[in-house]
Amino acid sequence: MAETTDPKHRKHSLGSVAVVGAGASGLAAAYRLKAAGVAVTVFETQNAVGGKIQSFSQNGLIWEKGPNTMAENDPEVSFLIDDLQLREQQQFPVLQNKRYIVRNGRPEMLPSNPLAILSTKLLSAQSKARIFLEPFLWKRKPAQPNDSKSLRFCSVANFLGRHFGHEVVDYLVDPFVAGTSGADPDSISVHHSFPDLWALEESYGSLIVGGIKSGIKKKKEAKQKDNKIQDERMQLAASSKRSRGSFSFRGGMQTLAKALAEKVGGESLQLNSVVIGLASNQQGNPLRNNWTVSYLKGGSSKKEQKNFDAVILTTPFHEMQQLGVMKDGQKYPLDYFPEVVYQPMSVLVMAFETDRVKQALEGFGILVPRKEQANGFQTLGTLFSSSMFPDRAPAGQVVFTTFIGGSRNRALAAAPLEELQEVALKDLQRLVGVDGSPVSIKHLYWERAFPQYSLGYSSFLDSLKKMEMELPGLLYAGNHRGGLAVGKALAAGCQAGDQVLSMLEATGGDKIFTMAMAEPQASLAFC
Ligand SMILES: Cc1cc2nc3c(=O)[nH]c(=O)nc-3n(C[C@H](O)[C@H](O)[C@H](O)COP(=O)(O)OP(=O)(O)OC[C@H]3O[C@@H](n4cnc5c(N)ncnc54)[C@H](O)[C@@H]3O)c2cc1C
Ligand SMILES: C=Cc1c2[nH]c(c1C)Cc1[nH]c(c(CCC(=O)O)c1C)Cc1[nH]c(c(C)c1CCC(=O)O)Cc1[nH]c(c(C)c1C=C)C2
Repeated sequence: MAETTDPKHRKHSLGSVAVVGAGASGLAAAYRLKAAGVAVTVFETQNAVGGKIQSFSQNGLIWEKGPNTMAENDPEVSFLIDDLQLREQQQFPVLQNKRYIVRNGRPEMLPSNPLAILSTKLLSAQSKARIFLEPFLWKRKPAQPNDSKSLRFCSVANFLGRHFGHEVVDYLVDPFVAGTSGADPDSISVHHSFPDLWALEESYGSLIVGGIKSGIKKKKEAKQKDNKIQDERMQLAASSKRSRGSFSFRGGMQTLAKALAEKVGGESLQLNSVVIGLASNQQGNPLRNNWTVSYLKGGSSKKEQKNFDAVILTTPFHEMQQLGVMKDGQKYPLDYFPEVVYQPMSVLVMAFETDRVKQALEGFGILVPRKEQANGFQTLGTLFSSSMFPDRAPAGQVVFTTFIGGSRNRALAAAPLEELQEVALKDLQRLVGVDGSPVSIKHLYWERAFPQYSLGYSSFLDSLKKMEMELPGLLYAGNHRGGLAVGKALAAGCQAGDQVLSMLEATGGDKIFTMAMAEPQASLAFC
């Protein structure tokens, strides 16, 4: 029997919202809503928060099964870190600009500035010249019928190949794409995966000219913005965080998820709760108490139900498809969505005695281009975990986190641990001189680690829009839109929270809204 949300109980609340999933995006949405005075309930299948964010700790080793670092490119992320008072907990990897790419079987340092391109062994003299001459040599894509649509089928390889040539795609772009999505540059859409690059070409033609001009413009704008920030502490944070790159938190990425969960907290967080159905009744006042969420709690097969004004979905699409969705008593099938391709991935964390690693490299890690498979490599890349975060390894041990699978080796991602260990050891032996067996090993297989923003991904995004239009009060905020990064998931969650707030405001919550916002919420401007 559905438990009706009695308006009397909403007296001090702007409304009631269900958030499905307690990953980065769901927690951020819930945090945003709760801070604004909304009664929020987060349903999470697992007995833990964080979703893909999963940090573990044992005998002096701290390791990640999911993301190892995140970036602060979105204002929502900055505001969350400040608001959660996590600045002190932020941990920046040591020498993070030292990154390597394999060429001809050997690690070569990735150029970290334009001058370093001249001396890198990653590229031939011809490719280096082509980079510097890109403003004059880049080729426009031949015009196509129905152009604006067909351009959205343009792959990253095709797009960057036209600007910089094939060697740059093979030895810079391909490893970058593998190291940020597990995919390959021929299969992903530049429009959806790198919207900033796409926009640069649209505005400036040349990416080099566009990069320089837009960089200057952004710096000017940022300076003007910084000058407007009165608070000295905020000014310091705003300028320092832009230059310091990717980061984690003391104790690992889970520190972020836990901090969010603590604030959302208590009854608002329903762990061990699998949402199995969503039913909307669009009669009466739209967006008022007309969503019924059905869920199973604590492994029980007894269905429970609760009513809400709106629902924010953050589950991966393949799990969204498992939900029974109803509209006005009729089944609402999600069969108009196109298929989403996911990259499978195995993550192997291996710790070795220090004297078993003969040529340890300092820095962030190493990526293996697809072409180097011809030289016998099978891994996608390895993070130098104990070099990045020395306090996360037991004394006298060196720790590596190796990624295996992705689009180039889907079957291998699912191989048994012994086989994966053999593959990882073979590559690490050649790249960093590992000799012998690890003292400890952790493994996680992600069957669907990353959704792929494929060529023609617009049709998936259009389907999401259609669903949101046809089911008012239902919003999607997961990583299938807007980017895979943790920061993008947080931003998407905050933005969905804001959208729901506007909806609630527009549908009768005005008086209550004024009450809820009476207290100053200055630093919550974004999230
Ligand atoms: C191996 C790996 C490495 C990564 N490395 C990085 C990195 O270094 N930097 C970076 O920025 N990003 C990285 N990412 C990507 C990033 O972690 C994710 O894109 C992001 O965390 C996704 O957050 P989300 O909230 O959208 O989804 P998720 O984290 O997937 O959360 C969705 C939640 O919904 C829950 N759920 C699903 N179905 C239901 C249901 N029916 N009822 C209730 N709950 C449900 C799930 O249990 C899950 O907790 C990595 C990802 C992986 C897998
Ligand atoms: C080798 C495979 C992978 C490694 N990490 C990931 C994979 C698939 C997952 C991943 N890493 C990052 C992201 C966020 C992407 C984004 O859109 O920002 C994801 C999904 C962060 C990241 N990792 C690398 C880069 C260049 C970035 C972007 C942020 C930054 O510059 O720090 C490179 C990289 N990834 C891996 C290694 C070993 C490596 C470089 C040496 C592992």
